[in-house]
Amino acid sequence: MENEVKDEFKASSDGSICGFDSLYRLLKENLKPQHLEEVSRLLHGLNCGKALNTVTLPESAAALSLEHGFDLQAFSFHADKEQLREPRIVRVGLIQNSIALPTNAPFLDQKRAILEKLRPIIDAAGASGVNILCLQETWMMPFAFCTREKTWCEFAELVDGESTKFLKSFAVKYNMVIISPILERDINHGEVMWNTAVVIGNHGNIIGKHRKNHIPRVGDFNESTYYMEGNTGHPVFETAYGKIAINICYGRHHPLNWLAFGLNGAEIVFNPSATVGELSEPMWPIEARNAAIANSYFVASINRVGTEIFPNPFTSGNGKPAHADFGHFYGSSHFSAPDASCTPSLSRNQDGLIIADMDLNLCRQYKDKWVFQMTARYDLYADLLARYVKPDFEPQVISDPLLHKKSL
Ligand SMILES: NC(=O)NCCC(=O)O
Repeated sequence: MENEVKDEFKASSDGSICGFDSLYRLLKENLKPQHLEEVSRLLHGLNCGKALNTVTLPESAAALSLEHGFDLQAFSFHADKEQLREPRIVRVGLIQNSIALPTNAPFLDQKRAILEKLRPIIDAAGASGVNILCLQETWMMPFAFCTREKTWCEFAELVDGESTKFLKSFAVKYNMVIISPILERDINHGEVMWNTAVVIGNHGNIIGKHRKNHIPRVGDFNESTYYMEGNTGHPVFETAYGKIAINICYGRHHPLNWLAFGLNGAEIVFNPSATVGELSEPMWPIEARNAAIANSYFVASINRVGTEIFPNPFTSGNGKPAHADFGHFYGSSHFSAPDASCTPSLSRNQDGLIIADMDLNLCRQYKDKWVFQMTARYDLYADLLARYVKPDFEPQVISDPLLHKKSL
């Protein structure tokens, strides 16, 4: 089933798309302005009837992006003015980054180098007044789960471990909620590992954690060698800046996973990810945008960037020759809104920080407009699912009685 992608359609080996670092920049350079406007209307939607505004960030943030070479973009989602509620505007930031050292460097050096690499990007978020910041999936290590080698387990950390401590200081300094997706080691339960997002409050406190619900079994994503499906349900964290939830990477392919966070009242769902171009790139903007529309909340999508080459070649039982990398993590972090608008994406091959101001009033306004929560027929689905999970379930299929009759 491995599809061969014709060379001419493949993204370039530097991770760019034909020399452009994002689809939007490719379109912008190649389309006439009026064509770009129409393409953007369909590709990014309209927010309150208009194309999304960009936001000017402080000089200091722009200077950090220039000095440290990361992409920096900012946008603003509006909502209609209401008579009885004030706007609830939250500034949200997402960071995508490549690893900082080759994967054969000593582990401690690798860890420290990633922390140091992130420091100026987090400072740029802080200088920009970001209220809620989310990092990429297992940001504190290479995404080594393709290898199935157990040596990478050494990177696992306690919920209150080194990475959390590092981020807590930024949370306090910038009065910022930080979502920190890590490889977790649970010492209270036999030292098992989980793929976990730690939610750090704006006072540097740990509000809670969520463990990845759906573990992939596709391509080189051999994560099930390391951790099991999460046991934390679908928590929504009520923070100083709104109700947030985290749907970790592969969970984005499961509409019921998105739904459950919505049923618990999420206003922003973060999707910290690590995924590669050949496998999932066409799905990436569609799934996020669809989740935002269907559940009347904002979705914040973050993907790793770069190609990580491992010391030993591996195979994944799919007939491919042994290889030493996953392929290219295509970045492209972006935001989607309940009104079907979305931002352009960050670079496909560079570190980056994308920021969006979002008026959370838009969530209820879209619930009131489309009333998906009233038209949903949850009772029908609850009944079907309750029957489906039983061993004696029989699909409701009504066959044409003529189907199996011999023709006369
Ligand atoms: N990290 C992860 O779950 N990746 C799975 C591949 C995908 O969902 O695109």
